[in-house]
Amino acid sequence: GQPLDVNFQANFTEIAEKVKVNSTEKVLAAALDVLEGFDDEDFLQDDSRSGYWTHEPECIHNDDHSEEYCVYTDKTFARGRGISFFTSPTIAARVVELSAFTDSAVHEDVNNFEDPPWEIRNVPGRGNGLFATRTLHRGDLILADTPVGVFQSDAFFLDYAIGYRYLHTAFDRLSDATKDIVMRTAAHSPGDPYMERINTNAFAGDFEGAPHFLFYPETALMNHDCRPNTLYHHDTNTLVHSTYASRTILLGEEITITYINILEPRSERRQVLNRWGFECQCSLCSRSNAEINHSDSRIRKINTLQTQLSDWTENSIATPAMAEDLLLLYEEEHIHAAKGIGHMLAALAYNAEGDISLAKKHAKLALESGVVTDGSKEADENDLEAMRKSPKSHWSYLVRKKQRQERERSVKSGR
Ligand SMILES: C[S@@+](CC[C@H](N)C(=O)[O-])C[C@H]1O[C@@H](n2cnc3c(N)ncnc32)[C@H](O)[C@@H]1O
Repeated sequence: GQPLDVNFQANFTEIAEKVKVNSTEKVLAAALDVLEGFDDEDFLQDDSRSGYWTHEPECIHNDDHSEEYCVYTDKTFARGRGISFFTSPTIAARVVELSAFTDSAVHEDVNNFEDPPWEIRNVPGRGNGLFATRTLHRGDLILADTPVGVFQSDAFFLDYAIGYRYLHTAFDRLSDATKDIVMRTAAHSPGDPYMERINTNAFAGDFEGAPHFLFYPETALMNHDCRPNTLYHHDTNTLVHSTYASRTILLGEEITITYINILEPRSERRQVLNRWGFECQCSLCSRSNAEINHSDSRIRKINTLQTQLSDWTENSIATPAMAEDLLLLYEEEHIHAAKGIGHMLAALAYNAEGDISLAKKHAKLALESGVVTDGSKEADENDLEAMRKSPKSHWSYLVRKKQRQERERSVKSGR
């Protein structure tokens, strides 16, 4: 059949906001009221779906059965770490086809924290964070973990009280060791301990187009920085989230990731981060206003250049010089993670003018830098590899040069 369509947004997104809005203490109190009226018989045990899972799925549906969600647990997942889903039966049936569930070898080297290159330390005003215990270089693996909980966001909105109950079922089924690492993460507001931990720590991802929260308990230990020193990749087949150094990280330095799109001016970044209940005091946001103005203006230029260089319509005005400017701006702004994307855009821009030697050079640099941070990594890498090997047979070859000549001809001929 069709491959499972899994899309990972690689940051904490607006879904968290949606839940946050709904998960005030008021809602929690109402939820607990409703729960008191429930007996265990009200919750369905569905034997017919047990198939793959180590526990009987526990299911809930709406009145006309158009929506149904169940808790599916595999206590043996990822060498005993375990995982619980709260999702629809159709999605659960597709999920077990992923290599995460069919090939235990894919998790051999993950969730291994025996000698990590970091330690947990408390930072005043930010809670815990990870700090390098040795010098790290670009590309070094910092941590790779699997999610312990994956929850379809719609499931919570079917009935809030029941959503809470199922969330607890999902976590309670996991081992004590796994529960301990969940409870080690931060909850930034009072309220339900599990719900608030999802709010504070979960990433957003799609399975079959449906938004889900993914809870990665070690990834969750990293604080946010608008100029992070890491980049990450989410493998949609193994469900492994891997974080790598994006530059040299010195011993004792805090290891940070970004929770947001960092190519926004400070005011917007802070607004988005307020959803996690903190005012960003990261290395960038805490600079002087003059410096912030410079940074904001560079960010605007970066966005413009990225848009122009990604324009492959016949009216594109992109040039290789723009790509060179973009690479410089990434450096000036310390956006290390984007280096690969910059070289990829440069490779394409040169090839589109027929400059194959610079196209090859940048394709090689892009491949060396690591290109993207989401599930399409392989596709981009294959495309770049193809260009490096044979630029003239790549789709981008001479495209923009020909378009420009065509435009000039029509101007001359008065068309
Ligand atoms: C995913 S957790 C990160 C780890 C957390 N500090 C802990 O103690 O486990 C997210 C929470 O950490 C804090 N945090 C993360 N980055 C921060 C920053 N740049 N400035 C202030 N607080 C931050 C906020 O309280 C946020 O809700």
